[in-house]
Amino acid sequence: MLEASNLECVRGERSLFADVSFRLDGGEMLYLQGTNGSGKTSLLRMLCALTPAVSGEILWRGTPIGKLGEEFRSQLCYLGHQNAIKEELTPLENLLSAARLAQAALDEDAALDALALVGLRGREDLACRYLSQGQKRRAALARLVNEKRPLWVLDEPYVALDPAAVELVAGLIGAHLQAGGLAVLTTHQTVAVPAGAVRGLWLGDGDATQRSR
Ligand SMILES: Nc1ncnc2c1ncn2[C@@H]1O[C@H](COP(=O)(O)OP(=O)(O)OP(=O)(O)O)[C@@H](O)[C@H]1O
Repeated sequence: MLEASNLECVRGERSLFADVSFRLDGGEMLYLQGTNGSGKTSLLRMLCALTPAVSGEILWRGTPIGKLGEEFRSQLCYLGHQNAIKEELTPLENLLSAARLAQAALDEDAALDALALVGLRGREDLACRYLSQGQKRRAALARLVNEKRPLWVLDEPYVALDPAAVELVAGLIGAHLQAGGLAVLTTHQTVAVPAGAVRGLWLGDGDATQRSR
């Protein structure tokens, strides 16, 4: 369903990686790891059509993502390294506004349930600027509770989370894979997801190596 072939990434004067190829089908996750600065975020941005590849091709269901444009973006949930939340809005307002932007049906009761699930009960009406780093991350990740789009691209989703929240997010990813979804994620932490097949991709030292488990 998602296929990358011979991707090369150049940032500034440096080639970060070349010849990166992989294929992901429904129910599979690509677990992207590598040294700091090896190009993990750059690769995720390429997969979301936010950064062009110097060479190579990315296909979604057999069609280049550049050709699909909005059709591809409507299939994609991208959570970047930075929390995509507005500090002046509350977790509830952020979640409802993200759903509106994504044209996803989410009523207030479902949003409150999602926030309770990620441990923000009692904090749903507090401006995000007053939340701790981990709580802000939870507010951003609450989007995943009701996220139905098939491709999740998550940049370091576990950063700033305590062990219980890490387990919760891994569980959401596992449920997504079990329902036939695909996920690509970077993390410096080793976290098992409870379901789905995992493919590993390592970036670093100019090489890309792949392994499956
Ligand atoms: N617009 C840019 N111009 C020049 N260099 C850039 C640009 N964007 C990123 N880089 C460089 O590309 C390299 C890879 O960055 P990237 O964020 O993809 O790495 P990463 O593997 O995600 O790192 P980390 O593990 O530290 O998060 C870094 O050395 C970074 O400075």
